[in-house]
Amino acid sequence: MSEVILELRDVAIYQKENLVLSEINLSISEGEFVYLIGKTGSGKSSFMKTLYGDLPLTQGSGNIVEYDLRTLKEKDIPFLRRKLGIVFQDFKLLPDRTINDNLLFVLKATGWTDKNKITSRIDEVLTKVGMATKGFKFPHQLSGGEQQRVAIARALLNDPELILADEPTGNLDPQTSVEVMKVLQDINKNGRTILMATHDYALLLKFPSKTLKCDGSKVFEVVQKNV
Ligand SMILES: Nc1ncnc2c1ncn2[C@@H]1O[C@H](COP(=O)(O)OP(=O)(O)OP(=O)(O)O)[C@@H](O)[C@H]1O
Repeated sequence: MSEVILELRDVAIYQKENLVLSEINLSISEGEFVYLIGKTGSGKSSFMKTLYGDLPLTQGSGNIVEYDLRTLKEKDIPFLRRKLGIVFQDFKLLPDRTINDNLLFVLKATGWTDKNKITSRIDEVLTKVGMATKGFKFPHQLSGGEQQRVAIARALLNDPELILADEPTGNLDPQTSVEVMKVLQDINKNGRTILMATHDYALLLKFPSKTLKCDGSKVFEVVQKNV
């Protein structure tokens, strides 16, 4: 049995006083690739935010990469996020510095000091996403797909146990989406667990995998033909 990386029991998620999702019971094990789908406003982002500590868990119980979401303190959040690689729809690269310096910024902020190790880690993650020759460029000099690959590389820097990707292809054209998806699939094949929120049903058909759906304030697993 592979290790459980995320487990939620009887969880309800609120935005302010509004109930967004309730009675969530699910678990994700090491090595899985899981989609989270649902219409706009169905609660995908709220769900993801709860997992990385942006929305406090106030009802039910939740464990993620060995953190208890219910008792998570403000000071624990940076440490939780080191064990998670988070990828957003809008890339969130720092526009005023090169790709290498974007990655350097994260490594320094997470305690890396050895220059040789830093250089080789940056090279390693950029190679993984096929961007090894572009480290000297600024974000605006890259296409959307390339920026997203860099954002994925950044998420890999600290060897996360789980990657949370919130609409990672949301700003990309269909062909570029497939390329970014292939990068995520490769990373998953190398053993990394990935939870990806998306409303891109074409991707689901092309790369079928376990699928959770947010609908009518519930989250449930669906079989592909019912997506
Ligand atoms: N900061 C907030 N304050 C109050 N309500 C919010 C906030 N963020 C989201 N909501 C509400 O919570 C519900 C779920 O929103 P959420 O962003 O999680 O959905 P989503 O499925 O990710 O949608 P999308 O695909 O458009 O991002 C919506 O009704 C939304 O209006």
